[in-house]
Amino acid sequence: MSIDTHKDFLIWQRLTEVIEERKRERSNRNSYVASLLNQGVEGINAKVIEEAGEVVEAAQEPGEQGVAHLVREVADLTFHCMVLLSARDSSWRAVEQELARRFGVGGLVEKAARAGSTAATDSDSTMPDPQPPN
Ligand SMILES: N=c1c2ncn([C@@H]3O[C@H](COP(=O)(O)OP(=O)(O)OP(=O)(O)O)[C@@H](O)[C@H]3O)c2ncn1[C@@H]1O[C@H](COP(=O)(O)O)[C@@H](O)[C@H]1O
Repeated sequence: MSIDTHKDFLIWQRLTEVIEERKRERSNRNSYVASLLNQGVEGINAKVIEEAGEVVEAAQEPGEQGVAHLVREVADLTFHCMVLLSARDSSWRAVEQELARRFGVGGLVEKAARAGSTAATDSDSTMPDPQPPN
Protein backbone atom coordinates (compact mmCIF):
# COMPACT_ATOMS: atom_id res chain seq x y z
CA MET A 1 0.00 0.00 0.00
CA SER A 2 1.44 3.39 -0.91
CA ILE A 3 0.79 6.28 1.45
CA ASP A 4 1.04 9.93 0.45
CA THR A 5 2.56 11.00 3.76
CA HIS A 6 2.65 14.69 2.87
CA LYS A 7 -1.04 14.77 1.98
CA ASP A 8 -2.01 12.66 5.00
CA PHE A 9 -0.05 15.01 7.26
CA LEU A 10 -1.82 18.02 5.82
CA ILE A 11 -5.30 16.59 6.30
CA TRP A 12 -4.76 16.22 10.07
CA GLN A 13 -3.53 19.79 10.22
CA ARG A 14 -6.32 21.16 8.08
CA LEU A 15 -9.00 19.29 9.99
CA THR A 16 -7.56 20.54 13.28
CA GLU A 17 -7.72 24.10 11.93
CA VAL A 18 -11.39 23.66 10.95
CA ILE A 19 -12.25 22.20 14.36
CA GLU A 20 -10.54 25.14 16.11
CA GLU A 21 -12.40 27.56 13.83
CA ARG A 22 -15.72 25.89 14.74
CA LYS A 23 -14.77 26.16 18.40
CA ARG A 24 -14.45 29.92 18.02
CA GLU A 25 -17.85 30.13 16.28
CA ARG A 26 -19.98 27.71 18.24
CA SER A 27 -23.16 29.47 17.18
CA ASN A 28 -22.74 28.07 13.64
CA ARG A 29 -25.98 26.10 13.25
CA ASN A 30 -24.85 24.45 10.03
CA SER A 31 -21.81 22.89 11.65
CA TYR A 32 -21.76 19.32 12.96
CA VAL A 33 -18.48 20.04 14.77
CA ALA A 34 -20.00 23.07 16.51
CA SER A 35 -23.03 21.00 17.54
CA LEU A 36 -20.69 18.37 19.01
CA LEU A 37 -18.63 20.95 20.89
CA ASN A 38 -21.82 22.50 22.24
CA GLN A 39 -22.70 19.12 23.80
CA GLY A 40 -19.49 19.21 25.85
CA VAL A 41 -17.21 16.33 26.81
CA GLU A 42 -20.08 14.12 28.02
CA GLY A 43 -21.93 14.36 24.72
CA ILE A 44 -18.81 13.82 22.63
CA ASN A 45 -17.84 10.86 24.84
CA ALA A 46 -21.15 9.20 23.97
CA LYS A 47 -20.40 9.59 20.25
CA VAL A 48 -16.86 8.21 20.72
CA ILE A 49 -18.26 5.13 22.47
CA GLU A 50 -20.86 4.68 19.70
CA GLU A 51 -18.20 5.02 16.97
CA ALA A 52 -15.84 2.62 18.78
CA GLY A 53 -18.64 0.04 18.82
CA GLU A 54 -19.14 0.52 15.08
CA VAL A 55 -15.39 -0.01 14.53
CA VAL A 56 -15.33 -3.38 16.28
CA GLU A 57 -18.49 -4.50 14.45
CA ALA A 58 -17.03 -3.51 11.07
CA ALA A 59 -13.79 -5.33 11.90
CA GLN A 60 -15.69 -8.61 11.84
CA GLU A 61 -17.24 -8.08 8.41
CA PRO A 62 -15.66 -10.30 5.76
CA GLY A 63 -14.06 -9.34 2.46
CA GLU A 64 -12.96 -6.11 0.85
CA GLN A 65 -16.28 -4.42 1.60
CA GLY A 66 -15.79 -5.22 5.26
CA VAL A 67 -12.32 -3.67 5.18
CA ALA A 68 -13.64 -0.56 3.38
CA HIS A 69 -16.38 -0.25 6.03
CA LEU A 70 -13.78 -0.66 8.78
CA VAL A 71 -11.70 2.17 7.32
CA ARG A 72 -14.75 4.45 7.23
CA GLU A 73 -15.64 3.65 10.83
CA VAL A 74 -12.05 4.21 12.02
CA ALA A 75 -12.15 7.59 10.23
CA ASP A 76 -15.42 8.41 12.05
CA LEU A 77 -13.89 7.39 15.39
CA THR A 78 -10.69 9.34 14.76
CA PHE A 79 -12.63 12.43 13.73
CA HIS A 80 -14.76 12.31 16.90
CA CYS A 81 -11.61 11.78 19.02
CA MET A 82 -10.13 14.89 17.41
CA VAL A 83 -13.21 16.89 18.41
CA LEU A 84 -12.98 15.41 21.93
CA LEU A 85 -9.33 16.50 22.19
CA SER A 86 -10.34 20.01 21.12
CA ALA A 87 -13.07 20.07 23.77
CA ARG A 88 -10.30 19.41 26.32
CA ASP A 89 -8.11 22.14 24.76
CA SER A 90 -5.73 19.63 23.22
CA SER A 91 -5.28 18.44 19.64
CA TRP A 92 -4.18 15.64 17.36
CA ARG A 93 -0.73 17.25 17.41
CA ALA A 94 -0.35 16.14 21.03
CA VAL A 95 -1.26 12.57 20.01
CA GLU A 96 1.36 12.69 17.25
CA GLN A 97 3.94 13.91 19.74
CA GLU A 98 3.04 11.11 22.17
CA LEU A 99 3.34 8.47 19.42
CA ALA A 100 6.65 9.99 18.32
CA ARG A 101 7.91 9.84 21.90
CA ARG A 102 7.07 6.13 22.01
CA PHE A 103 8.51 5.37 18.59
CA GLY A 104 11.21 2.69 18.62
CA VAL A 105 10.47 1.60 22.19
CA GLY A 106 9.00 -1.91 22.10
CA GLY A 107 5.99 -2.27 24.39
CA LEU A 108 7.41 -5.40 26.02
CA VAL A 109 10.83 -3.76 26.54
CA GLU A 110 9.19 -0.70 28.06
CA LYS A 111 7.09 -2.85 30.41
CA ALA A 112 10.15 -4.84 31.53
CA ALA A 113 12.06 -1.60 32.19
CA ARG A 114 9.16 -0.44 34.35
CA ALA A 115 9.06 -3.71 36.34
CA GLY A 116 12.85 -3.59 36.88
CA SER A 117 12.83 -0.06 38.18
CA THR A 118 12.68 0.13 41.99
CA ALA A 119 11.41 3.69 41.70
CA ALA A 120 8.50 2.69 39.49
CA THR A 121 5.01 3.14 40.88
CA ASP A 122 1.53 2.61 39.45
CA SER A 123 1.36 6.26 38.51
CA ASP A 124 4.82 6.27 36.93
CA SER A 125 4.21 5.80 33.23
CA THR A 126 7.39 7.56 32.12
CA MET A 127 8.91 5.78 29.15
CA PRO A 128 12.62 5.63 28.29
CA ASP A 129 13.92 7.89 25.56
CA PRO A 130 12.89 6.53 22.12
CA GLN A 131 15.51 4.34 20.43
CA PRO A 132 15.88 4.12 16.66
CA PRO A 133 13.98 1.10 15.23
CA ASN A 134 16.01 -2.04 14.48
N1 LIG B 1 -14.44 14.49 8.99
C1 LIG B 1 -15.58 14.82 9.32
C2 LIG B 1 -16.56 13.84 9.68
N2 LIG B 1 -16.47 12.49 9.77
C3 LIG B 1 -17.70 12.08 10.18
N3 LIG B 1 -18.54 13.14 10.32
C4 LIG B 1 -19.95 13.13 10.71
O1 LIG B 1 -20.07 12.32 11.85
C5 LIG B 1 -21.38 11.84 11.89
C6 LIG B 1 -21.28 10.37 12.22
O2 LIG B 1 -22.33 10.11 13.00
P1 LIG B 1 -23.14 8.77 12.82
O3 LIG B 1 -22.18 7.62 12.93
O4 LIG B 1 -24.25 8.82 13.80
O5 LIG B 1 -23.67 8.94 11.34
P2 LIG B 1 -24.41 7.89 10.52
O6 LIG B 1 -24.87 8.56 9.27
O7 LIG B 1 -25.45 7.25 11.38
O8 LIG B 1 -23.24 6.87 10.14
P3 LIG B 1 -23.15 5.31 10.43
O9 LIG B 1 -23.81 5.05 11.76
O10 LIG B 1 -23.84 4.64 9.29
O11 LIG B 1 -21.68 5.01 10.47
C7 LIG B 1 -22.03 12.07 10.53
O12 LIG B 1 -22.95 13.14 10.63
C8 LIG B 1 -20.84 12.47 9.68
O13 LIG B 1 -21.19 13.39 8.65
C9 LIG B 1 -17.85 14.25 10.04
N4 LIG B 1 -18.22 15.56 10.06
C10 LIG B 1 -17.29 16.48 9.73
N5 LIG B 1 -16.01 16.15 9.36
C11 LIG B 1 -15.02 17.20 9.02
O14 LIG B 1 -15.32 18.35 9.77
C12 LIG B 1 -15.41 19.48 8.91
C13 LIG B 1 -16.36 20.49 9.51
O15 LIG B 1 -17.66 19.97 9.56
P4 LIG B 1 -18.87 20.93 9.95
O16 LIG B 1 -18.58 21.48 11.28
O17 LIG B 1 -20.12 20.09 9.92
O18 LIG B 1 -18.90 22.00 8.89
C14 LIG B 1 -15.89 18.89 7.59
O19 LIG B 1 -15.55 19.73 6.51
C15 LIG B 1 -15.11 17.59 7.54
O20 LIG B 1 -13.78 17.85 7.09
